[in-house]
Amino acid sequence: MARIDLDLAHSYRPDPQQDSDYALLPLKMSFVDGGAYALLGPSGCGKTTMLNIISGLVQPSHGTVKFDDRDVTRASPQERNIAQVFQFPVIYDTMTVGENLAFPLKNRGVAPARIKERVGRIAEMLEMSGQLDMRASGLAADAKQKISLGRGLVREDVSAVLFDEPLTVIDPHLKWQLRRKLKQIHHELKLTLIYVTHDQVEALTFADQVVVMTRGRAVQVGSASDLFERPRHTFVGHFIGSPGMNFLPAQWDGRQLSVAGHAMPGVPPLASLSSLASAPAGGDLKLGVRPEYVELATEGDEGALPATVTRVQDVGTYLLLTARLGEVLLKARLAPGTPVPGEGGTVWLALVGPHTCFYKNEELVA
Ligand SMILES: Nc1ncnc2c1ncn2[C@@H]1O[C@H](COP(=O)(O)OP(=O)(O)OP(=O)(O)O)[C@@H](O)[C@H]1O
Repeated sequence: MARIDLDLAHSYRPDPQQDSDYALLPLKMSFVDGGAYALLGPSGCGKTTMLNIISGLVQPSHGTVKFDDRDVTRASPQERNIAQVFQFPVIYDTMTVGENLAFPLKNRGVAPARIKERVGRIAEMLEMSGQLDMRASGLAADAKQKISLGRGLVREDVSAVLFDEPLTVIDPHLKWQLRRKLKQIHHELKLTLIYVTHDQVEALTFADQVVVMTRGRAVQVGSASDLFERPRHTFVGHFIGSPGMNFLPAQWDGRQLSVAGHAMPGVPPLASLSSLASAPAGGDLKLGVRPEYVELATEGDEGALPATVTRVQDVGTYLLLTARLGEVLLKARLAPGTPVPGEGGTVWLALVGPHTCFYKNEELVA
């Protein structure tokens, strides 16, 4: 296994001129030895490009890739000693499940006794012990993809195992099980795993560190809790969470905060607000608050803002309130059974508290 350092940019065009010509904008990033990472972002943001640059299938147009301080920028996937699992099964139909799992080890001349032991262990982890002697051709697509996962994980000496949306062909229930299984396997095998997905649940279940990407930029690398509590970019606030973070226009003049045009003289001097005074020039900001942290208040409470209820949905485990404040539709996740006015009624909302974030030019400032 290896520590992986990227210091690069990539354009598929020969002569990139502007940001939009790059699939990956200049970035510096490290993947520590033995870590479980997810590359998360919408379609086209550059996840697969980053994965293929790590594996050596794509060479970056600018900069370097290092494995344990060794420059591997021009090295092939074989030279980098990478295992890769793709969206669709890559297995040999004519072989049995066991032979398929053993193949990467046989190829590297591993001793038969060791192969047997390792294949047995991987099959057990993936709950395929009973299928080892079955021919792969007769299996369903998701069983075949489990073999692909096993083949990716079977070698102990790889620098890293890379997964590109590996659960796409798996049915939803098994997907749920495999996500947890992969996390458990990571703890047991201690391999460096890098996993591409556009599904936040998949990323947050599997990875210790999630790299959130948008338009060729890695905007934040963090744990599930970092991404939830302190999104460093408005994109992360919006993309992570269900529903995502609420954003409202805010102004800060160094002494007083106003939110969506409402002055908030009574808002107590929270730590985040005092640090805001030192933010570059204050001025036009965005206030970000997660639906989980929007609280119901009563008229006259300090900092309470009036909003018009547009929808109340009982989602079972919580009540989802949608209310209009100026131009903005706000979402609040409330405890089941919370009394709220019906559509068209007025609710008073407290938006500023210890979990509130402030953004300037989309970047977190306080
Ligand atoms: N071989 C290629 N040649 C030219 N442009 C490419 C190539 N591969 C990807 N791109 C472009 O690079 C950008 C990033 O694509 P990439 O496949 O890395 O994104 P992604 O986040 O993995 O998306 P998806 O989930 O849809 O695969 C996109 O604009 C895409 O059109």
